[in-house]
Amino acid sequence: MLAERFRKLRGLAWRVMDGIFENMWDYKYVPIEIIARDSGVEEHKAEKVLKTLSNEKLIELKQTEYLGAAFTFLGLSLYSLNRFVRKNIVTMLGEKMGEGKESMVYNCISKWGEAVLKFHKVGYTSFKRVREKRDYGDLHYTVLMIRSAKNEFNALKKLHSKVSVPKPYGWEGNAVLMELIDAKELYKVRLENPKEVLDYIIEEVREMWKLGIVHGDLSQFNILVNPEGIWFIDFPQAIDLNEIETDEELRMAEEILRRDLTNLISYFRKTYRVEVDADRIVEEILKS
Ligand SMILES: Nc1ncnc2c1ncn2[C@@H]1O[C@H](COP(=O)(O)OP(=O)(O)OP(=O)(O)O)[C@@H](O)[C@H]1O
Ligand SMILES: [Mg+2]
Ligand SMILES: [Mg+2]
Repeated sequence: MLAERFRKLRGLAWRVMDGIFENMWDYKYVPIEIIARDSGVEEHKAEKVLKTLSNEKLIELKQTEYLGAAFTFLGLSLYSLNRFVRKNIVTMLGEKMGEGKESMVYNCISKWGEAVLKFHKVGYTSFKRVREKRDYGDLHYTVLMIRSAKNEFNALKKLHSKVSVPKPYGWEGNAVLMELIDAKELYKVRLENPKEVLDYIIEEVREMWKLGIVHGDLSQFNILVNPEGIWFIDFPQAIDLNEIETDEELRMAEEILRRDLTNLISYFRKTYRVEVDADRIVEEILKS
């Protein structure tokens, strides 16, 4: 579906979308005048293109004192894909691997071979962002999707040489390109060595903490397993301890670490009757 929609779009449409992309941090709905100026497309032509894109649900038009445009999730995803394509980083889009509330995940062919393209649908806000008050209210929701993608990409970059996560290849708009892991979610497999796996997971979480990252949504759904190993995925909500400025923020990060570990340990208890003292482990990690 995405590939088909992608093929229909022409140069003029991409240029007009460039005009929206470049200005979406400054305007919730980017005025046509600005889109025309920055894309080098005459205003009446830009307006025609925008109307077509709006009919195709790729952008949202809004008439206030001026006519303005913003992306939809679909429009931003196609646009982000195009940024990868025109840099020759992604050469072919493959099958949809999944779509949920938070993301749409595709298989693709990239410069590095087969890979995964994850389009972010949801916006998370980091501590730092909460501090930047300007953010709230006057940003379009698609800007927050871009931030989620950036946050995931940054977390993967910080972790990938030391922790078992997919290698991050690139970030464009709301899309993150990463290594394809041929493995199943933890909840779908029956482990033969659950205690060993849990111990390994705990050591990896400790390593993440040392590298300054708290996953924030750790569960049997966000861990991939195959006979060769274990991988952690899904980092848009990850917390970067380097962005923390106050004691209260640090306490919140610690609570999130505690929640992550408690969730996972209770999954292993219920599924495999593996008993581990979650509180003790959290305290140990906090000290390391
Ligand atoms: N690098 C990868 N390699 C292989 N499969 C992946 C990879 N990244 C994501 N997936 C697959 O896509 C699914 C969704 O990815 P992810 O957990 O990152 O997104 P999500 O935001 O949780 O989406 P959802 O809306 O389903 O919660 C994963 O459960 C997994 O099956
Ligand atoms: Mg997930
Ligand atoms: Mg998720």
